[in-house]
Amino acid sequence: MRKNIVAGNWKMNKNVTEAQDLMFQLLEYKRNHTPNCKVWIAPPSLYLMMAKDLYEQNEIGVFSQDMSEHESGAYTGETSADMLESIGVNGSLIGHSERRLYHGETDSHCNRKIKLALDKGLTPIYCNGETLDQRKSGQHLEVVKNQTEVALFTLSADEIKKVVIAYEPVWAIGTGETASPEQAQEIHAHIRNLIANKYGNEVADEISILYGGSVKPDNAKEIFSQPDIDGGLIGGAALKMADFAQIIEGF
Ligand SMILES: O=C[C@H](O)COP(=O)(O)O
Repeated sequence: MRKNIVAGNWKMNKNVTEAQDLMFQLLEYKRNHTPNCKVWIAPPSLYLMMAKDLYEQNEIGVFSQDMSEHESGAYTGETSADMLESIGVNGSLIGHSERRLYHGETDSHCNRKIKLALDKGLTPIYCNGETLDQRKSGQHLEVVKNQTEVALFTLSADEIKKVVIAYEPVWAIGTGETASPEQAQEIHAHIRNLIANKYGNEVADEISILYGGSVKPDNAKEIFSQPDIDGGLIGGAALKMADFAQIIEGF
């Protein structure tokens, strides 16, 4: 059964005092509201334990923004799936476009990370999406198809059901430019069809596909109302509780 999810990716923002402040605001919000969607956050890794301690009883999912493609060993600066699992983190973003752009991540890396995450019982949020040039040259459907196949299609049906996908057109991330609800719906339906063709409708209907890219309080409701859009991966607007709350209330 597809879940509705609003996930906030804090990226590399907020010092510890600011992070604690925002975490408390979210906790307070959650105590006083019953959202019609799951609420997840992906704070900087330094603050994951703090978030887990705070949210233990409050059904707020805590995710890392990335994890290593290696199990353990001499990989300075990396965080393993085992480490994340050992502190009770729920899962990890994998393949965010900023990881692809600044750290050379590919869908093959994503595939390895997704398998390691699943082996540890973590939920991978696999991110994909086309660049502006790829969209302009009409390659977006093919690009997303290739990304999805390489990153996900070595998984078994039982494994892929546990993955959450976030379609994030690179040209819409942090730019203020959003894909129209119709443009987003087209790709979401495309991804779901690809999965249905490979694994069957029942599996495709289990998978939540989120949209990310300049989701704001004033466009969230319309985006979330599309039939194949199951929520959002929110960047900038997750950094202010008032905005994040309005987006959550888009459901
Ligand atoms: O992970 C979140 C996405 O990159 C979207 O970021 P944005 O809402 O700031 O455009």
